[in-house]
Amino acid sequence: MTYENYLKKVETLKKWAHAYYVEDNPVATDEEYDRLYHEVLDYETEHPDKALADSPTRRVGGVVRDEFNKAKHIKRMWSMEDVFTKEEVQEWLERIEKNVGKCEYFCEPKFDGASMNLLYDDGKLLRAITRGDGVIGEEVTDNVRTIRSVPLAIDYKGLIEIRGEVVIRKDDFEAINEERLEEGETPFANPRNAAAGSLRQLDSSITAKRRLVFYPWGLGENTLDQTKLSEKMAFIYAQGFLRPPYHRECNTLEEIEEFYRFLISKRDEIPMMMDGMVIKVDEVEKQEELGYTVKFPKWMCAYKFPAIEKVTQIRDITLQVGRTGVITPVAEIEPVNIEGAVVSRATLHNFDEIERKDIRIGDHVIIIRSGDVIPKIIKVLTDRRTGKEIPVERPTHCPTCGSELLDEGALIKCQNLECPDRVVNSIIHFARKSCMNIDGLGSKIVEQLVKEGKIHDILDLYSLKYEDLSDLEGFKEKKINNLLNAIAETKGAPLHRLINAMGIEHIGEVASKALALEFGLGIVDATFEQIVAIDGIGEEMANSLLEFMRVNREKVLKLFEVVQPTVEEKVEAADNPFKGKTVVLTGTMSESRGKIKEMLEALGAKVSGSVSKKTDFVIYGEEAGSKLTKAQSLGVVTLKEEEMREML
Ligand SMILES: NC(=O)c1ccc[n+]([C@@H]2O[C@H](COP(=O)([O-])OP(=O)(O)OC[C@H]3O[C@@H](n4cnc5c(N)ncnc54)[C@H](O)[C@@H]3O)[C@@H](O)[C@H]2O)c1
Ligand SMILES: [Zn+2]
Repeated sequence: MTYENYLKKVETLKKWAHAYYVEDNPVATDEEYDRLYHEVLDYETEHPDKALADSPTRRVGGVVRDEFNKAKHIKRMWSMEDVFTKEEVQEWLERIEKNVGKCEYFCEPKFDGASMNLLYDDGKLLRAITRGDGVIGEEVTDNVRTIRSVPLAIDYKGLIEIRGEVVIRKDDFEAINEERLEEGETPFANPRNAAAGSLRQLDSSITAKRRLVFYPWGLGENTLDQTKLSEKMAFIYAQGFLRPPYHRECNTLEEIEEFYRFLISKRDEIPMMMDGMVIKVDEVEKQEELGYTVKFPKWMCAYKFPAIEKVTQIRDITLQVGRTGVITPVAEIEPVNIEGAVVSRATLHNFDEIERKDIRIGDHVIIIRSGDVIPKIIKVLTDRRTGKEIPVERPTHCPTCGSELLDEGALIKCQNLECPDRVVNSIIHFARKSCMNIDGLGSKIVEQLVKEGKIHDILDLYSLKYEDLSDLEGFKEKKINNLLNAIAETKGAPLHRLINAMGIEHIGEVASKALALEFGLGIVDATFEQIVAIDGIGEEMANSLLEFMRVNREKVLKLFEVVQPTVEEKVEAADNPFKGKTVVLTGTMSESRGKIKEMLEALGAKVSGSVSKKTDFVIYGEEAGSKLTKAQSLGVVTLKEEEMREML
């Protein structure tokens, strides 16, 4: 790298750091920042004489904004060295142990939030200060007072600086962004920026609404006499602070690596955003011996997780027609590898979203993919535009059948019932496991059957014969017989499955059950008043059902005739504590959850898959995860499986 190149890179790094630390509005991904940072650092290591004194590698975080009062930390706050691979951890450990001998390491999650210093004296919270440049930060005491997990008073009476991370839960972050979009504000790029932005509010009632959470991870000024950091932290938790969900004492590289893998496996489940694991030398004396660089302590490091956010470019925006006719725009992106999976498309939900976010073809965007969640575009990097980007227009005609589209604002629909995409997708839905469960009728085969003109709608499945299939490519005797048998086996299926399988907009599994019980085969003639009278069914669902029956009445009656669904009897459950209650099951139980679900439904309970404020009980078994944590944070009653059984 030339010196000019180095200077340029430092400039970019500074620009990115300013956007991130000061504006809470990053214009690059962490991965890009880290890469550039290490390039700059490598140059500086090779040419120490040429390194700029104000290079981002030599200073902590951001600057202090003028809107806030400045306040000095008693003890300095630091940044942290980062390592990315097991080899780098090994080198780090070797460096440590060469200096101070064998160590114990205290490992815990690295939550991605805003760094905070809380000063207590005589048992009272005096001041809360952001990290700022490490020496001076912004005083945000009024805002921090609104955080419920920050005790305003503690038992310990000495002067003490308690440091930790102010974070925002991932689901709260999503909710805030929804609201911001509705109000025409720019959404936060990630939970870290949302937490930092929420702390830097001049009006603390805004901070109060954001439901921030504080997790302590260390100390500044203090006179505690425990000799290990882990013991000091145990003392801090006992003062009424939150304890992070996991931490572990490790002695070897292997133990560190194992805990690292474990935390990665919990990444989706833990409600807070984690971007790595922190490794700290546990003995305070050894920490002091190791000391500090200009920027970070030599006794701790962040073992970063693989990035889940990447920068990519939108090549095109294509349209998909779903089974209900709704047109979904899809971003076709330059393929990127995220946690081992190649991502080349991201759904854009609808055109309002494209317009709100001003997404254009050719744009650079930040995309996130975490666990099984569908990849999502979280930010358009408008400062990388060249002027060649092309805005997307709302479609007026169906890309598949060419018929005119109905534009309802958020939703744009193809109304042609015979539109090939609608037909294919509704048959795929019909065959799904949770619907009629037709083995061997996957999306490829449905497409083939429709394309070859073998079927035109769901009913046609039931008149398929051996001869119809024998001339198709890839269909041998066994495959044909298996498929025909699987179709035949759906006859006599419970009515609620058949209703669910018809794919009526807004009517899912739970509603289908309620409708089947209430109306039986009379569902075709149900009236608006009768439908909305059912608990849990609203006007939107009722209208959707009525519209579906208006258009498809004859087909539905024929389907009933062919399938002969089993109509469940409506039996009133005897009185019991779960009757009429909404229940969520989680964790490993003594029997399969399906069995327990059936039992509870027979008792008149509604068993739902996700926890909300409306949930009455969360019943949990072994190794319960995020649903249990969520219930606890929402104040929903939680019961062990045994407790539930005792109540019966
Ligand atoms: N996207 C961008 O444009 C951009 C710009 C600047 C910085 N960044 C990102 O910020 C990071 C560098 O920032 P930094 O120097 O503030 O370091 P850092 O945020 O990676 O690490 C230091 C901070 O970690 C926090 N932390 C969380 N859990 C902790 C624990 N258990 N123990 C101790 N500390 C804990 C503390 O607040 C501490 O201040 C990089 O990862 C970089 O990717 C991104
Ligand atoms: Zn169409």
